[in-house]
Amino acid sequence: MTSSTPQPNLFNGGEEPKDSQPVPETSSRAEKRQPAKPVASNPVKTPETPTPPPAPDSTYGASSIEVLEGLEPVRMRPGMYIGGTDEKALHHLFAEVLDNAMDEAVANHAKAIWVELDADGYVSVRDDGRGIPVDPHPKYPGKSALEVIMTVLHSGGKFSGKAYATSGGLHGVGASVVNALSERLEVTAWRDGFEWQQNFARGHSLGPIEQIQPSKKRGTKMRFLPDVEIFGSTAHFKPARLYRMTKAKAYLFRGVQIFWKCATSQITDQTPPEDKFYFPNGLADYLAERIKGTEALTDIFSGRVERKDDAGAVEWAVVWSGAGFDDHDSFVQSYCNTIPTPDGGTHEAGLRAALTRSLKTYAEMTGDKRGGLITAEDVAAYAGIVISVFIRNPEFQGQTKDRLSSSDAARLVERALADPFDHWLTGSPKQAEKLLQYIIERAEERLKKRKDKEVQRASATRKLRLPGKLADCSRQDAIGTELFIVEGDSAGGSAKQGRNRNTQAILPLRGKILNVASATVDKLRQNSELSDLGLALGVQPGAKFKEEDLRYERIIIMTDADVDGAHIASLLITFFYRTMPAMVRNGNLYLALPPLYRLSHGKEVHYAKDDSHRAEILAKHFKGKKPEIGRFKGLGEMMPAQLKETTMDPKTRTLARVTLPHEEEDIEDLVETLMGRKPELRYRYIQDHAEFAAEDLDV
Ligand SMILES: Nc1ncnc2c1ncn2[C@@H]1O[C@H](COP(=O)(O)OP(=O)(O)OP(=O)(O)O)[C@@H](O)[C@H]1O
Ligand SMILES: [Mg+2]
Ligand SMILES: [Mg+2]
Repeated sequence: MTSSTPQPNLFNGGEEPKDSQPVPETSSRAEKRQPAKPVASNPVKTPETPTPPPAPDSTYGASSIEVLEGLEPVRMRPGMYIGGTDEKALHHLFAEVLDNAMDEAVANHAKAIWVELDADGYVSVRDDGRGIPVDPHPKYPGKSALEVIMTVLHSGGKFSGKAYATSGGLHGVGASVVNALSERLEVTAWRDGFEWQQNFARGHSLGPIEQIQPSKKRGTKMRFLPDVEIFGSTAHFKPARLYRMTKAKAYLFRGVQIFWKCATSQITDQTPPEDKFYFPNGLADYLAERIKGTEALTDIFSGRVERKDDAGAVEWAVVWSGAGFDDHDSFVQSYCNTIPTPDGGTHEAGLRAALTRSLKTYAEMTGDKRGGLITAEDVAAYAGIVISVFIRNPEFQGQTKDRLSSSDAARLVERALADPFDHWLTGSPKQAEKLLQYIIERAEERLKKRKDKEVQRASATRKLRLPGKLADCSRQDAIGTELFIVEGDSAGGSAKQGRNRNTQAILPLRGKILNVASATVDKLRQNSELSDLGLALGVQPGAKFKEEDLRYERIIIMTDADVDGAHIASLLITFFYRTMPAMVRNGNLYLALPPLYRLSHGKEVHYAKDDSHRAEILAKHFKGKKPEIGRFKGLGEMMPAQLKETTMDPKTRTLARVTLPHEEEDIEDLVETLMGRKPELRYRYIQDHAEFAAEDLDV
């Protein structure tokens, strides 16, 4: 079962693209439009000859601006009127003619329509309506209204709403477009006591309208053969497709009977040669047939409401299925004035709003508080919906009438459905309860899914987002960059000021981090300082650690040169060893070696990292002098410039690379030593190794 929505709209008369093949444009037409020009003066360009700037084209002037006359634009650009020249477009010609007959039926002037596909490929549509007017048109002397309708774009009787109240026809182009794109088209009108006839070829009349014979009949018949120059020589009407389109129309207007007839020589499949479509229950009939064989959760909720005051009507049929419809969870088919609207619109929105409101009210009434969760999406997500509206002056989006945008359609539908649906629910409480519970469950599922997604998204962005306290370096590339993990916020502040912004990042750690040697993995994760650390490094701990994820080339632990600082450093080393030993083994981890003493005399300044170093400096640089000796209590005490010079600047600092003992068994010992009870021991260990490791340092 896949999710709902766009599916081939079976009801719009076989508009599925699957059986439509592109029809090649005939060569004769293409050649006529663009005669091959002699090319002698225009030699073939070679790569060596640079293209000269185009010469001003003296032939492009007012005379190049064409105004297409009559129906010429239709033949020139059929795509604008019928959406292309493929099989779908070809069948659209039939839809236009059938729409006109339907409009006559919906206006209550026609009771029956006859559709026929003949052996010679002509299709005809006849209705018993008023008949196309044949009297001379006041604006076009010498031409009948019929001829104007067939040969002039934007001519029609559906603009004012006087002759037709709620028609699918809107633009006054349909019949003339069909005429323009037909090799031959014959119109017969029965009215005013006579049968009238006029014939056309490619949009041009083959003679004036003729009065054929007296007749008591009423109505119109159009018989036509699509033009091979437009659609290609292999294009032809498909009986099955015409059959589907015809039947679909019959469901949409219960007052009409449609008779289908097809020459047996045209039929290559199961399409019946003769049939009669009449559906007194309209859309309910359609939906019943559509869901035959599928397991429905409810009965069909259907109805029809006609507006008395204003012309307009709404008809609908809705059913819910927990098992889905074929391979869809839901479907919606909507129509306005019998025109399919595959892209939906205001009528669909109005229906969903009405159903949702009633269901919520019902939930309230029965004391189910979870009704508040229901949205229109939940209601429609497992429903099969057919809705058809008839309104005056419908507004469609675009030329193709694929989406209804009239806002009054939403109100009309919502109002029309409210009471009937309330009654339907209260009329059979058992069914209503079943439906309500089903939809509430879907709503809860939807909420849970959304929550899961949010959690996923949150953790995904957390991975990308760096901890707030991190002052990152600006260089994107890891190469040449360093992350200083600094003890305490105040030292962090000095480090931020003393750093090289481009390559050095600072992450202050507050307080003592967890004693990781004994911590469980869960506890490690919970420690926010440590998880910040992982985020800053860009790597994941454990098996997911990847060297290439490391965001910095060097990770430098910078703690106070005292016992506490040594403890924190040892905790961090242990943490890195436990969670990402590869980083330690690869030599990415360093210790900064901040000085303990500052020795100065006049302008001469030296820094000593411990007592023996101090003695060394005294002997070497201050012989016979009495220098001022200051002892740093912590990194935070240093001026940013001092911190930079002594500890951070690659030109003047000393770093100790953290290395692992060569024997892997010793590692546990190392950790034990680092974490041992006596702080002095740990401190010495680090100092010793710092001494040792300081040899392969950068300078
Ligand atoms: N079967 C018919 N019976 C009576 N009048 C018709 C019939 N077919 C067409 N007409 C008249 O011809 C006019 C022009 O039809 P056409 O299909 O060109 O335009 P339309 O239906 O008004 O609008 P659209 O271009 O949207 O189809 C119609 O408005 C109607 O007055
Ligand atoms: Mg029309
Ligand atoms: Mg017209």
